Amino acid sequence: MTGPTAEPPVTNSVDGNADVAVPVVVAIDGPAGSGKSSVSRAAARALGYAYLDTGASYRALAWNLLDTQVDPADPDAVIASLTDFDFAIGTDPEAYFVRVGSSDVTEAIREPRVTGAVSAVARIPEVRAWLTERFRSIMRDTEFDGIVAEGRDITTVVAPDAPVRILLTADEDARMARRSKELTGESAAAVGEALRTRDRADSRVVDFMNAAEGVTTVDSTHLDFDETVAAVVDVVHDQAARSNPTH
Ligand SMILES: Nc1ncnc2c1ncn2[C@@H]1O[C@H](COP(=O)(O)OP(=O)(O)O)[C@@H](O)[C@H]1O
Ligand SMILES: Nc1ccn([C@@H]2O[C@H](COP(=O)(O)OP(=O)(O)O)[C@@H](O)[C@H]2O)c(=O)n1
Repeated sequence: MTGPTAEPPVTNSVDGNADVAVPVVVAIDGPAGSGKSSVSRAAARALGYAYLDTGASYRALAWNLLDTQVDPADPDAVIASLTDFDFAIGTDPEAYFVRVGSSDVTEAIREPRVTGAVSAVARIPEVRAWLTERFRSIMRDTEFDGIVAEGRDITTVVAPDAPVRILLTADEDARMARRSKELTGESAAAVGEALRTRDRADSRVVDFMNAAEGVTTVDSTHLDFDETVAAVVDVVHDQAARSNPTH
């Protein structure tokens, strides 16, 4: 469903053609459990935009390494595996999927064994550079008027020039409570510890706990899901209008 609030496409002058439309990029970063994936997808739906879950791509790579018995802690082996890493991700918020080769791994990439391996993979600079290129080409080539891309380094590295940049946060207790609600097979203590360990490892690579200059913070600690989506959509409307005042 396309919402009634879709932004008009931004126009850029490319080769003298002032009417070439470029997709509006909405960049969202934040720690685990802050609501990035679910809120970004719902916001994309409301805006009529595409949705890019960059964390799912890091997870797909980690899944593939486990599946092919490559050690995620061996950077050379991980880098070598990129040559044959054939993954696809759905960016229509109504038809989300993640595939590696012919396997649908949409659910499998959320398993704790994958979550436990992903930070080691994500700290390899060559992996980040390789995936960043993929993300940029997906954002550039989208057929939607805009794309909501979420992860850890979208506001700072992948799309630092995006017209809308948001840091989505929530305090640690709220994030742990949300995650343990999802993972019913595990104790709250185990979920909490895994989340803290992963955030610590990830934040050595990129800073997603503090808003970079020009990035708007949305703190969802005391907001319910719908209120958080509405807060994000409000920021998009404000900032997209400011960066494209003629519309
Ligand atoms: N503001 C909120 N209030 C309550 N639950 C939320 C809120 N935002 C997200 N959630 C829920 O918290 C869980 C974690 O959200 P998710 O989108 O997976 O976070 P992230 O992608 O940042 O790890 C999901 O079950 C989601 O529905
Ligand atoms: N832009 C991104 C997105 C994810 N990641 C890595 O990918 C992992 C999984 O990301 P995710 O967004 O699915 O994690 P959750 O916050 O949803 O649990 C993170 O723990 C990071 O190690 C990253 O390094 N950079």
